[in-house]
Amino acid sequence: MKKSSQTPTACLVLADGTIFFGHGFGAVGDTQAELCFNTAMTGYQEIMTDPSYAGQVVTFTFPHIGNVGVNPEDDEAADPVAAGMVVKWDPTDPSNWRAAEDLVAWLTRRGRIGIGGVDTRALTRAIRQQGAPHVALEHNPEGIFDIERLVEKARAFQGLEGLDLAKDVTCAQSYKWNEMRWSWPEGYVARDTPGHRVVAIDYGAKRNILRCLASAGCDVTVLPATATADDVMAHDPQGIFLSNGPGDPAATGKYAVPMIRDIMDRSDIPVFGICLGHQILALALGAKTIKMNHGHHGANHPVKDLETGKVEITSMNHGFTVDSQTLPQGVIETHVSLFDGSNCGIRMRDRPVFSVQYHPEASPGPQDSYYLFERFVKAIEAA
Ligand SMILES: NC(=O)CC[C@H](N)C(=O)O
Repeated sequence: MKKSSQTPTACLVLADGTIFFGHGFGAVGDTQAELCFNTAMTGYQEIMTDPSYAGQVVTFTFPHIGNVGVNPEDDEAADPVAAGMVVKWDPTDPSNWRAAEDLVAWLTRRGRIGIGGVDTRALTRAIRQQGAPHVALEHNPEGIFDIERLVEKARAFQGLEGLDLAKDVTCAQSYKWNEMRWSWPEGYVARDTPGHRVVAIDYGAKRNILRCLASAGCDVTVLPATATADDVMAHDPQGIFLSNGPGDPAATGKYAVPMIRDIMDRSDIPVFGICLGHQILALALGAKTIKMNHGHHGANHPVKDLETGKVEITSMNHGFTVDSQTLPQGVIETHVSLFDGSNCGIRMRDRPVFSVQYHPEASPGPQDSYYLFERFVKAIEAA
C-alpha cells in the first residue's frame, strides 16, 4: 500500500455538518453532489465511468480499490462521470496484466477527486440513516479547509430530485454501434445474424449494454435522448431500446416520456428498457416513480422473476424506483427486489414491451440476467 501522510489532505462534508477527513488523491479541487454507497467487490472503473452516476459521489464499501488499475476497454463512457470517490484504504499500486494505468493517475488526468482513509462503514450507516445526503468533497494537498464554506456548498446542492441529467450526458449526434462483448456468459454465443435494426435511445448508455445488444444480434443505431418519434421512425426500427442514465426519470417528462407514448401509439415495435429506460417506460405507460431513501448500488442484489419463480443475482445502480402501486391495468410487474420488495421489472400484457430496473449487462456484476437481451431479439423476430 502507498504510504499516506498523517495530515488530512481531503475532506468530505455532509449537509448536516458531519465531517470526514482523509487522504486526497486524484484531481485537486472541490465538488458537490449526492452521496451513495456501492457494495460491488469489482468494477470501480466501470462504476466511475457509468453515466448514471452523474451528480453523485460514490462510497465504495469494498476496501480493495485500485488493485487492478484501469484500462481503456473497461470505460463505460468517454469520461468518468461520477463526481468523486470515497474509499477506506488508499488505492494500491495495480497488480494485473490488464492494467494500463494506475487509478490515481487516471483520476488526476481525468479530473476526478478521491478521498481515502475514511471509515466507510460509519459513512454507509449515515447514508442509510439519513437517506442519500448532499455533500461537498475537497482535495487540497495543503490540508487547509474552510469547513463552513464546504457545509454551505453541500447544502446548496440542488439534489437529484427533479434534476434532468440525461440530456447532459447523451450523445450529441446519432451513431452506429458495432462492437461486441469481449466474452459471453456461459451457454451463449455471439449471434452471427445480419442484425435486426434497433434504435437505442441514449439517456447515458453504458457501452457494455450496446455491446450486449450487438452480440445478441442487433444492428444498433444510437440516437440522442431528445430524439423525436419521427427521428426514431426514420430509421425504420424493428426494436427500440431505452438506455440507463442519470437524474430523476420524471424530469425527462417533457421529451422522453411523450416520445415513447408517441411511438407506442403509432406502432407495435418491441421495446426494451434498462434502469432509467425502465423508469421512463413506466412513466410513459402511466405509472409513477419515486425517490428511494438510499437507493440500490451494487453487484449482489437478489431479484425474483415473478413469472418463473427464479432468483437472479443482479447488478444495480438506481436512486429512484417505479411505484408498483401505480402500474396501470395491462402492465404486469415481472420482477421484484428480494431486499425490499421494490419493483424490478414490468411488461405489457399484450405487447412485446418490457423493461428491468437492474443491469443485465453486468458491468460489473453477475451474468444471470443476460437472457433479457436474447428475449428482446426473440420478440423482434416474432413481431
Ligand atoms: N442506472 C440508471 O439508469 C439510474 C436511473 C436513475 N437515474 C436512478 O437513479 O434511479
